[in-house]
Amino acid sequence: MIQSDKGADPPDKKDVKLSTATNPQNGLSQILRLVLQELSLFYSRDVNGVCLLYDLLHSPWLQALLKIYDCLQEFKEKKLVPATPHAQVLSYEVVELLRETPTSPEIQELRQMLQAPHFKALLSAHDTIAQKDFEPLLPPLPDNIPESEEAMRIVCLVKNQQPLGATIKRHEMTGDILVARIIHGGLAERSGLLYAGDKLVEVNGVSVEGLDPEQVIHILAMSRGTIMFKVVPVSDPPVNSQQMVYVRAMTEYWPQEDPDIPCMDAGLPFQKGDILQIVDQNDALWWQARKISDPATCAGLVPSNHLLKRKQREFWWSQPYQPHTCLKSTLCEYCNCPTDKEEFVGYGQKFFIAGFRRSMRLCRRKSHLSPLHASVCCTGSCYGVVGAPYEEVVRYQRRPSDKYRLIVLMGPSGVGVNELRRQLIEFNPSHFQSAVPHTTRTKKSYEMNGREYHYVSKETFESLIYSHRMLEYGEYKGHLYGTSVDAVQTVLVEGKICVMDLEPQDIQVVRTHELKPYVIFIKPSNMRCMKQSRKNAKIITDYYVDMKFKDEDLQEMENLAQRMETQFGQFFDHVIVNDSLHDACAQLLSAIQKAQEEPQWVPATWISSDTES
Ligand SMILES: Nc1ncnc2c1ncn2[C@@H]1O[C@H](COP(=O)(O)OP(=O)(O)OP(=O)(O)O)[C@@H](O)[C@H]1O
Repeated sequence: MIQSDKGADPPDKKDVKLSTATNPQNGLSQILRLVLQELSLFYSRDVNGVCLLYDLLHSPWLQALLKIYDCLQEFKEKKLVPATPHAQVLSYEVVELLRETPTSPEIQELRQMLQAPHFKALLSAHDTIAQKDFEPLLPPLPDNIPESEEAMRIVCLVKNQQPLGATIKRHEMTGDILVARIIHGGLAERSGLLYAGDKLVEVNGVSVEGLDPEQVIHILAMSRGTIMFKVVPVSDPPVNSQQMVYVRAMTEYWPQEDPDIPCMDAGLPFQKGDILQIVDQNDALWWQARKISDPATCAGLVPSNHLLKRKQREFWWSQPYQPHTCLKSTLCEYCNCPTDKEEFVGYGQKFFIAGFRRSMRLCRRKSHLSPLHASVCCTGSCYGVVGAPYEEVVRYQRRPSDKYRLIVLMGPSGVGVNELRRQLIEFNPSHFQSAVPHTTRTKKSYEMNGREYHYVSKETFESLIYSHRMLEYGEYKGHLYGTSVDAVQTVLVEGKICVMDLEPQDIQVVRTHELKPYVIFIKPSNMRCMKQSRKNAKIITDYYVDMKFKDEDLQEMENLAQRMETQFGQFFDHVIVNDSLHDACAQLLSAIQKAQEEPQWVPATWISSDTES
C-alpha cells in the first residue's frame, strides 16, 4: 500500500548516482547515496514503510538541500583565490590579442569590460571577501584579570577615520572619569558596549585615575588602531525611547563660537532653514541631532530649544544698541520710497491681471512705518529675535483633492518678482492667478468691483485687519490697500494656484495651516551678470518715468537680497537666482510643481490643525 502509486517506480541506481554526481566523495550527499542503495534492496521486498522512506530520501528537495549544505561545507574549508591577478593576466592577454586582431569587436568589448572601474571594484570586493581580511584583528583579552574585577567590562574599539563618538567628563565629587554621552551613529554607539555613565578605569592599559579629561583625550588621540577601555559599567544604562523629532532651525549656530558647549568637537553647526533630526533629548540643555541633508554622519550636539532661546536673549541684550522693533532698521531700507505720486495701472499687458498695481508694492513698503501696522504685526516682525529657535516640522504631501498651496514670491525691489509672477500667469492663466486686492479708495469709472479691487469702507478694511484676515496691507495717499485671506481663498477654492508677492516682514502672517504657503525667494545674480541681463530693463519707480538700472541700483539690490536672506532665510522653501528670465521662469514652474506634488517639510502645527478640524 505504501509503495503504491508514488513509489511505484523501481529504484534506479543511475538516477541515484546522477543526483549525487556533482560531488561523489562528499559528506552528506554521499551518505544519502549509500542509504538509498541499501534501501533499494528492501524496496522490492515490500518491507513495511520502506517505500515511504525511500521516496522521502529520494525527493529532489532533500537532495538539493544536502547539496547546498555540502557546497557550503566545502566553501568553509576552501581558501578562495583572489581574482584580481587573473583579471590582470587576462587583460594583458586581451591586449596581445588585440595587436593581432585590432578590429575584433568582441575583444574590444572584453577589454573595455576588464578596464571598467565598476568591474575592478567588483573584483576587489570579491578578493576582500575571499581573503577574509575585512574583520578587524582584535588583541586577545588580558587573562590576568583579578577575581575582584568582575564588575569590569573590557571594550575594544577599532579606531578608523571617524571619531569614537563619545564624550567624557570628570565627576565633580569623586573625580572619576565618566562617559558623559554616547553620540548617536558613532563608533561607540554602534559597538553597543559603552554607555553614558560608565566609569573609565583604563585606556590602553594606562590608568586614568587622577587624570583630567583632557589628558585622557590626549591618550586617545595618540592611539592608533585598536583602543582598549576598561570600564565599570553604569548600573542602569540609559534607554532612548524618545520619538524622532524633526525641526527647522530658525537661527544659526556655530559650536566653535560657543564657549558653553560641553565638547566643541562634538558640536553640530547649522544654518537658518536647515532641517535637523533630533535623535536625543535626554539632556535638558544639549540635544543630539543630525542634518537630514547629511544622514550618514553621526549626530552632533546642539543646544536644546530652551538653552538656545536663552542664548538668543542674552545675545540680544548684550548688544550695545537695539532698536525697539527688531526689524526697524531693515524695514527702512526696504521702503525706499520718497514721494507720493499718482497710483499707476500696469500697461503693456495682453490681458488684465489683478493685483499688479505698482502702488501695491510701494504702499506695502511704506506701510510698515504706520502705527496701525506696527501695533498689529509687531509679534511677527520680532520673530527672529524672541521666537522659538526651532520649529517642529513634518513631511507633508498635498493630496490631489486638497486645495493648492499658496505660492509666495519674495525678493528685493527690482529683482523681478512681478515680472516672474506676470510671466507665470500669462503662461497659464487658467492655472495661475493673483488674488484681487482690497482698497478703501473710490472706484473709478472704468473699474469693476471685484476685478481691479474689492472696494470697501475704511471701517470694513480695519475690521479685516483686526480680525487678522488681511495678509498684508498698507496706506497710500490716504487710502488703504491690501490682500485678504478670503481673496486668496477664492482663487484656491476655484482649483487654481494663487501666486502673490509679499514683503518679508509679512511672512509670519501667511504661514498658516489654512494657506500652507510655499515661499520662493527671488535672488539677484552677481553684479557682472546683472549688468548684462538688465541692460535693457527699467526700474519701475514711484514716478511715471521708468529708469534704467544704474550700478548703484544693482549693488543696492544685491545688498538687500543678502540682508533678506540673513534675516528671513529660514522661511524660504526655495531660492531662484533671476539671471536669465527664461531660466528663472522655468525654475519657477518646476519649483511650483514640486511644491504641489512632492512631499515637503512644513510646520507640524499645520498638519495637527488639519487633524483637529
Ligand atoms: N531676468 C531678467 N532679465 C532682464 N530683465 C528683467 C529680469 N527680471 C526682471 N527684469 C526687468 O526688471 C524690471 C524690474 O522688474 P520687476 O518690476 O518685476 O521688479 P520687482 O521685483 O517686482 O520690483 P518692484 O516691485 O520694485 O517693481 C522690469 O523691467 C523687468 O522686466
